[in-house]
Amino acid sequence: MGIEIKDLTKVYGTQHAVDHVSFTVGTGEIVGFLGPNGAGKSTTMKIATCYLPPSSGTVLVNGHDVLEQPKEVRRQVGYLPEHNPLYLDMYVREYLHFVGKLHGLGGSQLQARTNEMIQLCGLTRESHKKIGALSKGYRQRVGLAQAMIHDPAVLILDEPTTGLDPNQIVEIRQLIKEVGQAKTVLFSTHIMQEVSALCDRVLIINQGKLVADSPVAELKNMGRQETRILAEFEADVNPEPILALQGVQRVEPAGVHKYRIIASAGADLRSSIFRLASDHGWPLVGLQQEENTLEKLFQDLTRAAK
Ligand SMILES: Nc1ncnc2c1ncn2[C@@H]1O[C@H](COP(=O)(O)OP(=O)(O)OP(=O)(O)O)[C@@H](O)[C@H]1O
Repeated sequence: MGIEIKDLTKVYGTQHAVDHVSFTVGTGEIVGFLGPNGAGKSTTMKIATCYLPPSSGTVLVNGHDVLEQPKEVRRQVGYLPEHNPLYLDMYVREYLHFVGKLHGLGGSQLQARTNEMIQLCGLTRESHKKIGALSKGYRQRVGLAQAMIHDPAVLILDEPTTGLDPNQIVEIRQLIKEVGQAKTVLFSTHIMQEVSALCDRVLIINQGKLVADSPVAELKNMGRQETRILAEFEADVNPEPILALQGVQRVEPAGVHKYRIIASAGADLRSSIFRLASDHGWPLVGLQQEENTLEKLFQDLTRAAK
């Protein structure tokens, strides 16, 4: 079930902010949603959380249509909007109570869920404070707590770590990872490391169109016509025996005592190189298969249309 988006389009005036986009996020998956500024991420998320109607196409959240069953969708989904609107004059506990009540919780269940969220989101020491007195990181935790108070099966988080310091980023990522074990999570980000650290799969949107939908590992090898291995030795070596290894196409110098070994796609020559170095008595100090960086891939996929 999770999230199923089919042929979604959102038009503002003449601009197609989301242009015939289709993807699914399966139950229990954590999927990263990437795209340059203005690509259509927030618009897609707002439609999936019933904050905006689609111009055309269908969006189902756990099988419920956002247009036909918005109440059901709101019950099933927790949403952290990009600008995390909070009532700054409310106390943390009071605010979570308030949101819980809006979701129909009451009595001991409301108490229990509020306590649970305060604990889960690391808000225990701040729970008596006014939201306006909290740092950005703690406000973001309150945003996550309100998104999860009704125990939704699906979480949609719009740039959950934006503006946080490096420690808070790590903590919020850890929290998303923990809750993501039991929930379907779609989150947007501009941070590529976040995608590697958190996601099973990545979606990339550019100018309203989906340009990639892939597992992170596959994405890193996308478009690769060859395998590249970086080998570093203690001294210069004769590249001839390396060139003679099956699959090796070229050997290029890559710095002091370093060589880039280029082989046919899919060949993993690391153990052969290791054995060769040992046979020739070459002290090998580093051996690494080079991957596409997500940053480079992101640029390639989103630059063309600029
Ligand atoms: N209410 C609106 N009226 C008109 N245009 C809008 C409206 N909301 C968004 N847009 C436009 O739709 C496009 C997509 O915006 P959206 O906020 O979905 O992008 P985004 O990928 O979330 O960007 P960012 O990473 O900067 O948050 C942008 O060009 C934006 O200006």
